[in-house]
Amino acid sequence: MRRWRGLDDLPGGWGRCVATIGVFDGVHLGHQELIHRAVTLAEERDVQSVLLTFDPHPSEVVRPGSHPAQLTTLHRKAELVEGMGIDVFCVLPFTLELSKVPPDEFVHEILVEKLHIAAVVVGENFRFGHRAAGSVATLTQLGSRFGFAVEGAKLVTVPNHRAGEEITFSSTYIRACINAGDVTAAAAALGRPHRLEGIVVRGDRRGHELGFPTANLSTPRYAAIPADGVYAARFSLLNSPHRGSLAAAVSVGTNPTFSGRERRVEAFVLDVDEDFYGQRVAVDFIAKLRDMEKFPSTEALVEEMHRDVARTRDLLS
Ligand SMILES: Cc1cc2nc3c(=O)[nH]c(=O)nc-3n(C[C@H](O)[C@H](O)[C@H](O)COP(=O)(O)O)c2cc1C
Ligand SMILES: Nc1ncnc2c1ncn2[C@@H]1O[C@H](COP(=O)(O)OP(=O)(O)O)[C@@H](O)[C@H]1O
Repeated sequence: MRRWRGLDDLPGGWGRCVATIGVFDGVHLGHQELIHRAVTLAEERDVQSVLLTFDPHPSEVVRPGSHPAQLTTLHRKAELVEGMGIDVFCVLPFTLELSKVPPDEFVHEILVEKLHIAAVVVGENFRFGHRAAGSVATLTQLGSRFGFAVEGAKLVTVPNHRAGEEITFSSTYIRACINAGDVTAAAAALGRPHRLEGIVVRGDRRGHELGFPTANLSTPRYAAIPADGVYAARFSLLNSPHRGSLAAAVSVGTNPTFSGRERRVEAFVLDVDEDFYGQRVAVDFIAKLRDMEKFPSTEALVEEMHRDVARTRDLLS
């Protein structure tokens, strides 16, 4: 897969392509449908498939301070997309100027003149261009003018038996699940567990004293961090992929037992004794075990941590 930033690196002799466009935060099951469809159409037409995405998040550019919690970093997004057979991962730097481009100009200048699109695949609720004025209907009109096909794919939904209605998978829905600590529902919509990546940094050095050393993660600025609580998770060392993933009991919160202030993500990795400082690691959240609690004593906390570890072992074995 080739990775472009902007459209200045288009190779000479660039032919036609099938594109799919969006922020694709999370690369969830709905996004995956669009990506598969774009890859299939490109294969049928024997042209390149392009995923066109934006960075930074358009909301932050249009309304500074409104950056939504991020499900996947740009790096992770590219990694996930690469596994799905896309030929070109193209990131358009999102600027105020780009946000003001009207829909027809965006289509003509970027999709037609630069990318030479033969077909474009988007979700049926796709909006684009200044003030989100463009829709699938706009694209379809412009497609017949400029000669490209448009597919507005139906959104992926699942029945929600409890509420007696359908849930539409979306980045917003998944952010809400994570924010509520429902990492199981998030995983069902993502098609894999929610992942936090970070560098292991120093904490208060208390973990060793408790008998549970914890790798404290420094996470990316906008990362979607699950609600405070204790989770069963899988822990991987990103620079040592051959080690596979290790079971971990993860705490998210301020360590209220010790009247901590800073919100932390800390992983106790089962069955290893190893220095992780400075390593780039990933935590995949599998299930929530319980809420974060303020214990009356260190002993009471340690007793509960033993139970957390036993439950993690049961769940992940
Ligand atoms: C499985 C697990 C469960 C935890 N549960 C709680 C908890 O309920 N309440 C709390 O105050 N701290 C909890 N912690 C966090 C510990 O207080 C924290 O790991 C300890 O203070 C060590 O901090 P340090 O890494 O900064 O040295 C938990 C940690 C782990 C690994
Ligand atoms: N099983 C383990 N799980 C997590 N970290 C471990 C483990 N064994 C050793 N460590 C090391 O111990 C460090 C955590 O020890 P801890 O006393 O909690 O210190 P800190 O407060 O700096 O996090 C980790 O960053 C890692 O380098």
